Amino acid sequence: MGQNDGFRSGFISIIGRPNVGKSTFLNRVVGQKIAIMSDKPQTTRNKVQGVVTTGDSQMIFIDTPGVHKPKHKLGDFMMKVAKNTLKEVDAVLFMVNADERIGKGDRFIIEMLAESKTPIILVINKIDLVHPDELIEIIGSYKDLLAFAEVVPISALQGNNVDRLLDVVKAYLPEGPQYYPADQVTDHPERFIISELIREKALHLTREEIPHSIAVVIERIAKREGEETVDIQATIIVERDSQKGIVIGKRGALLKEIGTRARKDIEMLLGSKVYLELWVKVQKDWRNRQSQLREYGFREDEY
Ligand SMILES: Nc1nc2c(ncn2[C@@H]2O[C@H](COP(=O)(O)OP(=O)(O)OP(=O)(O)O)[C@@H](O)[C@H]2O)c(=O)[nH]1
Repeated sequence: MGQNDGFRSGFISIIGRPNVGKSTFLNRVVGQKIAIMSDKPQTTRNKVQGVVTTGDSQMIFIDTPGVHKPKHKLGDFMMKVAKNTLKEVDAVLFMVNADERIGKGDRFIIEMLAESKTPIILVINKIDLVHPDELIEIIGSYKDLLAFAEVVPISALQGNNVDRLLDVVKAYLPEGPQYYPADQVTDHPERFIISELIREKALHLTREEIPHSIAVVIERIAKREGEETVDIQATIIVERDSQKGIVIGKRGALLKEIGTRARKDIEMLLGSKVYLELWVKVQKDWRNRQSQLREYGFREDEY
């Protein structure tokens, strides 16, 4: 996960009333690799909704719990969570619908945003539904309520000005590391469990001939567009050529069996069809190379 000087990264909160187009926007910027598992419990405090990685930046879009439900029973607590989130992110996208008048929900959010020091970018979505003259009026009416750092009109559905919005967001991010691999579009707490399931099958089927010198790297998890199938690619790392032979087995029979068994368990875990591709790679002495541990999915916070 190398990066050059000048790489920018950070967290961005997207806030807006229901139906303003938050999901449409995220799906567009994240590409066809739509975030999976988004309704399952997450290990992170704030749900990562999408990660956009470009050549020189990484934008991590997160949910802000609390702001959508002002009348929630846990109102005060949720407000506190929301306010803390706003403090911690690098920028906030406040998304509104160009085709609707400023409503109670918007005012509630604006009041909360007014107390925040984080740059607030007003995103006026659905501009395809209004005349350009109207748009100027709409922008004015929001500007009267809050001093936004930027105002960017877009059509998330048609894609107009979405690239410009990403450029604007990028400008507000600090220099920082690439937190997620470039192909990872959503935080996936199941990633670790999936690798353990594959490892378990490999160890079991090789009758523990290669007990400790094996690791499993999940290269890619992606949900197929418009389908329930999840594609997973993983590499089994062994230390010696002889071990590679054992894991693969005669004409690949053992690797195939590992894949079949692991797939069944992963399908249960994810509740969807899984297409699992497995590779085997020799990496001598990988266990001794501390610097590579992170790449292999060993994260301090998991142990
Ligand atoms: N015309 C038009 N419709 C849009 C645009 N963006 C989103 N929509 C539509 O608005 C509706 C709501 O969009 P969503 O993306 O589901 O909105 P959301 O903010 O994620 O909604 P919640 O999940 O309820 O918070 C959908 O029917 C979208 O197709 C846009 O730019 N133009």
